[in-house]
Amino acid sequence: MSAVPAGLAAALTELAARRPLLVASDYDGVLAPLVDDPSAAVPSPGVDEALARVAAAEGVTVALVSGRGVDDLRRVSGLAGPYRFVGSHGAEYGGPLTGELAGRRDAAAERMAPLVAAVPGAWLEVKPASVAVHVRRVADRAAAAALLAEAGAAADPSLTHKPGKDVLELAVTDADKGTAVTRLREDLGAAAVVYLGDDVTDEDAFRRLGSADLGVKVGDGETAAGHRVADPAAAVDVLRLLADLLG
Ligand SMILES: O=P(O)(O)OC[C@H]1O[C@H](O[C@H]2O[C@H](CO)[C@@H](O)[C@H](O)[C@H]2O)[C@H](O)[C@@H](O)[C@@H]1O
Repeated sequence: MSAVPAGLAAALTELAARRPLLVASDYDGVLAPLVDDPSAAVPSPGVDEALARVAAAEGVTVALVSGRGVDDLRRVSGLAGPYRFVGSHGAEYGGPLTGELAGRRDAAAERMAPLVAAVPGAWLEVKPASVAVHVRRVADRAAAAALLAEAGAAADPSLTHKPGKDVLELAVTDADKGTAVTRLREDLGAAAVVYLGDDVTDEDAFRRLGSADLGVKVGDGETAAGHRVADPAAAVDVLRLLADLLG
């Protein structure tokens, strides 16, 4: 049975007639359920097919807009359709970064490493334009919260803080998903945008949507999105319904 609320289904039906149409989605927590090991975060069953059907519609562009680096996003997702891949929260727009930000990123990693090493279960992810302090596997939840606070306080003030689910990212650019979605919209001349997201960083994108657009928050939490579904499985239902409407 479809988990698409009636109001959302009606809004999708209206929006499906608009062209050019941009359908953009976050990855972790939307197209892939959250798991302990980021390298094991694979798409939910049905995502690959639904995205391919959406992207096959005339005048429709699918974009994956992730906090992950583009190379990591491609590798972990295995998604290989005619999609726009935007990584590092928008810092990687036209493709992977070529290392120009590596110096500042490495300095941030050096600063965070001893803090992270002191908390069992915590780990540091080094990405093209940021470092991410992960605490999902920290059993002591008070210690996890304390580490995120400590990491934020210890970071170089020039870094951009991007809090997320069991993670604090410290980015060497101020790129965000809102800027990325606006840039995609302009590049494509999109008449309307659909955006699916689940986390704090997706709110930058939701806030950039206008009255002709449609934002879908996946899961709990405050949001600027106009619509909500319960979980990544329901996000697949949204994509399937959109594919049906576009077909
Ligand atoms: O913008 P997204 O595509 O949602 O990426 C955000 C971050 O996702 C990954 O971390 C999150 O998912 C992990 C796998 O499910 C989970 O273990 C972790 O707790 C989450 O924060 C990824 O590791 C980060 O680099 C992304 O920025």
